[in-house]
This record gives sequence, C-alpha cells and structure tokens, in this order.
Amino acid sequence: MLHIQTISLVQFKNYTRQDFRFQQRIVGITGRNGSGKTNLLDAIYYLCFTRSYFTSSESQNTQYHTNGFRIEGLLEKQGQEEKIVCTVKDGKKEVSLNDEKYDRFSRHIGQFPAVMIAPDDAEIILGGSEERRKWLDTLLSQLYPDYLEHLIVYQKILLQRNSLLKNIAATGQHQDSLLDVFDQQLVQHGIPVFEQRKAFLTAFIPQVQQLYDFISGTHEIVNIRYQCTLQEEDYATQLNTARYKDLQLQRTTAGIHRDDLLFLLNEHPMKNSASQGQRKSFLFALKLAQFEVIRQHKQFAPLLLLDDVFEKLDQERVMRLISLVASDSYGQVFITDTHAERLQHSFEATGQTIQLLKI
Ligand SMILES: Nc1ncnc2c1ncn2[C@@H]1O[C@H](COP(=O)(O)OP(=O)(O)OP(=O)(O)O)[C@@H](O)[C@H]1O
Repeated sequence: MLHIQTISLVQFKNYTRQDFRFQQRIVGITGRNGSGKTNLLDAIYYLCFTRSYFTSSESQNTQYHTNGFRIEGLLEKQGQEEKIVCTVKDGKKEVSLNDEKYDRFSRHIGQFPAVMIAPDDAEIILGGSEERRKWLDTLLSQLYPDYLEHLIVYQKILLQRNSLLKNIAATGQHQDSLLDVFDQQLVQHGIPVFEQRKAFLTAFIPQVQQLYDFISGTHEIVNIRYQCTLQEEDYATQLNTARYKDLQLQRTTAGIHRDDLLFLLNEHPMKNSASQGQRKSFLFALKLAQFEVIRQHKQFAPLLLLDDVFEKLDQERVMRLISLVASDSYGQVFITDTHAERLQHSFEATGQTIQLLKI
C-alpha cells in the first residue's frame, strides 16, 4: 500500500506556507477557481517524480518574488514510513529520501508511483508526437529502470550527434568515424527502447479497450498504433542511409526520438473525429489502464490524482468512473472539484467516505 499522510509546502506556487494531513483513502480537494487545488495535486506529483506534471520550469513552480520552494511529504509504503523532501533554491534542486540526498533523480522514479489525470491531458491526443512519447516514457520509466537508463543515454548521444552534424556543416570537416561511434551507441540504446515500447503497447491495448467499454458504456473500438520506422528496417541501416540527409539537415532524422502513437476510435484518428466526451473517456481509459499496469507490476496501487474530472463527461460516465476509483482495489485517490457537495454525494453514493479539504 502507498499512502501519503502529510505534505508541507513552502513557497510552492500559490502556497506561502501550508501543511495538509490526509486521513482517508479518498481525499476531495475543493475550493474556488484559482484557489490552488491543482497546485496541491502537482505538489504530490512532484514528490513522486521530482518534477511538476505541468512544467519543467522550476521558476514557474516557485512562488512569485521568492528564490525557491520546499515540498516535504511523509508517506507510508508497504508498512514503512518514508520521508521525501524536494527543494529548489536559487535554481539548484535537491531531492532526498529519508534524509539521504539522491545523486541522480532518476533513481527516485518508480519508487512512489502515481498517475495524474488532468484536463491538459487532451494534449496527449491533440498535441504533437512529443506529448505522446512523454506520456509513454513516463509510464515505462516507472516500470523499468533499465528503460529510463537507455532513454537518458540515447538522448545524450542524440544531442552530441546533432551538435557534431552542425559542427561538420560549419567547418566542412568530415568526421565519419565519430559519426560511426555515435550511430553504434544510438543503435545500442535505441533498440531496447523500441522493443520495450512495442511489447508494452501490444499487451496494453486490450486493457484500454476494456476500461473504455466500462467508462463509456458503449462498444466503440479503440486502438493505439505504434508508429516507428524501426518496425520496417534495421536501425543501423537506417542511420547509414539517412547520413547524407542528416548532414544536410544538421539533425538526426531516424530513430525512436521520432516515434509516434496513433490513437484510433472505430479505425478513425481520434485527433480529427472524436467528440470531446469520447476523447476524455479515452484519456481516462488510457490513464486507468496505466494505473492497472503499474499496480500489477509493483503489487500495490499507485497514488491516483484526479483533476477536474467532472468537466466534459456526462453524468453516467462520471458515476461509472467514480464507482471504479472508489472501489477498494484502488489505493489513495485525490480528487479536485469546485463543488464540495457534488464530490461528497458522488462518493457517498458508492458507499465510500471521503475526506473533504477546503482550500
Ligand atoms: N509561481 C506562482 N506563485 C504564486 N502563485 C502562483 C504561481 N503559479 C500559479 N499561481 C497561482 O495559483 C493559482 C492557480 O492555482 P490552481 O491551478 O491550483 O487552481 P485551481 O484551484 O486548480 O483552479 P481551477 O478550479 O480553476 O482549476 C492562480 O491563482 C495562480 O495565480
């Protein structure tokens, strides 16, 4: 079991200094627009991922006119007390677990799994391919530390290769042997990422379908098509064939950094044809399937952070969703809403009690 008991915020976004105690499995966070509900969810997310869900800019997380922030959380994981502290001061970030500082934040990832569902998630469907890769990478990194390691090295080599391509263009000097070394390293770290993405998606799609059926109460067919050039041709050959083009464009055109996922509803791309409610139902199915996969893998439920779920879903879908996340097979659930009564009644209708925090 994973349960966050308290969180203390100092200068994190709109919180100057505030402590929260979470006493129940289901915690409702209510308050007016702009009162800081999403920011509190994000602080919890930050403890789990050493970063905000919404922004990679620490200055946006820091309260206006201050030079840093601090988030401290006390958690219980499988019967053990755990303390996580994240601080940013004058642009320098530190994260510690039980007072031991991490030398690399990536070591923290996956230990305290969490799934956030937020309105901005529509970007996973509507935005560019990097949004979909980011979603998949965050998920797989929580499951497989090796995946994250390969990805980090791959991205580092990619940057080096791209700057070499620019350098060659600027100086006119051939550097084929150095490019060969980079190509070899891209292959070494890119292929495991490709294999993991492919295997994962194959097993994942039926789970998304099952949850989509449940939430929507329909039998529309959802699908995720993995688009990667490595499916068609050996990566080393591709890099070799693309080298001339890469030299012209001064960037690496082949590889897993260009992967995309095509989301389909009844075989049509969701981006163009699905309604807002269908898209939202799909995103819930996607995220709750993610939750299931993590739970099966870790043998305990991740934290579930639900932001503004009532928007754009009809009453029936909302109730099916609430009945699912309220069930005992889920772990600790945090849910925001501007209407305290709506939140309370929705959960009480399922026979569960909810702690209401008004902020
Ligand atoms: N760096 C910052 N420093 C101080 N305040 C900030 C900072 N970043 C955001 N805010 C404030 O936080 C508030 C937004 O909080 P949040 O998004 O958590 O609101 P919310 O309760 O989820 O609102 P809604 O119901 O509209 O979704 C805004 O008032 C914004 O001005």
